[in-house]
Amino acid sequence: MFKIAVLPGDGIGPEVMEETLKVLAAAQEKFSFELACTNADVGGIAIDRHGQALPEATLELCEKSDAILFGSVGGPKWESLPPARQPERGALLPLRKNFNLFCNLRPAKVFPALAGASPLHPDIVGQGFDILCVRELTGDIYFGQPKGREGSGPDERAFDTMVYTRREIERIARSAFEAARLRNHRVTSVDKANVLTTMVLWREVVVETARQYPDVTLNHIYVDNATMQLVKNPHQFDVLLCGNMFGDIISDECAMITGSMGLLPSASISESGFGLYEPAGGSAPDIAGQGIANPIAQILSAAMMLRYSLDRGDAADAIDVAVARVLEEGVRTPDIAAGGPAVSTREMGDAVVRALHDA
Ligand SMILES: NC(=O)C1=CN([C@@H]2O[C@H](COP(=O)(O)OP(=O)(O)OC[C@H]3O[C@@H](n4cnc5c(N)ncnc54)[C@H](O)[C@@H]3O)[C@@H](O)[C@H]2O)C=CC1
Ligand SMILES: CC(C)CC(=O)C(=O)O
Ligand SMILES: [Mg+2]
Repeated sequence: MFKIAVLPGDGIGPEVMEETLKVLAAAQEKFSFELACTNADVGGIAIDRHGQALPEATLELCEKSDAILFGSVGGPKWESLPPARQPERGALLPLRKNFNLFCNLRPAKVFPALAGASPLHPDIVGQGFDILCVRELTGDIYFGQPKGREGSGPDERAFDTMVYTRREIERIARSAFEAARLRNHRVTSVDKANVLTTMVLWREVVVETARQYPDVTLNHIYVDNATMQLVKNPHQFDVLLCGNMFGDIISDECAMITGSMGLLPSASISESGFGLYEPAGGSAPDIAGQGIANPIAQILSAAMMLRYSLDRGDAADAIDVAVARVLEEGVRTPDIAAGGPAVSTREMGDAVVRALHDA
């Protein structure tokens, strides 16, 4: 029996999580394993109910669990709080740091059935789009100290610190090279070494680490060029190795190239293999509460959890296949329907459950 901490969070989080738990229940029945799922509050809802974004009880539950299934946090309601108390900085970043979840895997692939939903030219999509973003998740400018604001009037200043240690770069580079060995043996490291000292070290360490992976081809690209090449010639990329901020930005671009923010899952993993699994997108306040969010990113994140933390690759594969089948059948939430007929979040969840049963 595996213990799962389920943290739906805010906005569309609870809506897509409900569908994901249905899919997990179907997977347990089909593959005869047991998950003990326990819900806990995180993010804005936790601020409202308990006065803090990451209550002690939620952290304790996560510590006692085999994996964390996370929805998303944040929204306009909490934006006026002091930054450190807001859902993102008060819950999500501390969770990532506390569990040392340094390696964020974001696999972005255009499903054949959704080629038409990609904003890329059909000729480019036709060459295939299948990229793994390996994003460092516990360092960089999001965590570097000092951060702050000081002064007032026109001289008021605000600052963040971009910092990486050799150790941090080496371990994420290793993750990227190892991942590339299971794919097409190509890593492109994304940096800004022409301007940022942090990124000069990044490139040096990536080059040094690459010597231990002679079977993997390493290229380097500046982040501005990378965003452009992703649109122009994405076929050149296999594994994209990125720091925290560049990976955050690039992975949203990758998600949209696959057709929607609601399609991109993610796994955030520590050196010990403990993981938090969440969609790459956020709480989508613009569509929250309408029952139209796409649950696929959350469902595929649960499949990643089964694969990476629970050693249930069989069930994970079956969920991946069920999602692909549902898309082949033409089931579409509004974000991928291109104005055509669309189903609700719940109907998409039901369709995946049905496809899983039938497989
Ligand atoms: N991991 C997390 O909890 C994250 C939280 N956030 C927070 O979420 C809030 C909203 O952030 P935004 O910048 O608007 O980014 P967002 O990712 O929530 O939304 C961007 C766009 O993608 C769409 N979208 C996202 N997920 C979707 C889904 N499953 N189905 C259909 N459409 C989907 C939204 O409707 C919106 O148009 C903010 O408070 C932000 O800080 C943002 C990113 C990650
Ligand atoms: C709080 C943010 C760093 C969350 C986010 O945008 C992400 O992880 O992709
Ligand atoms: Mg992001």
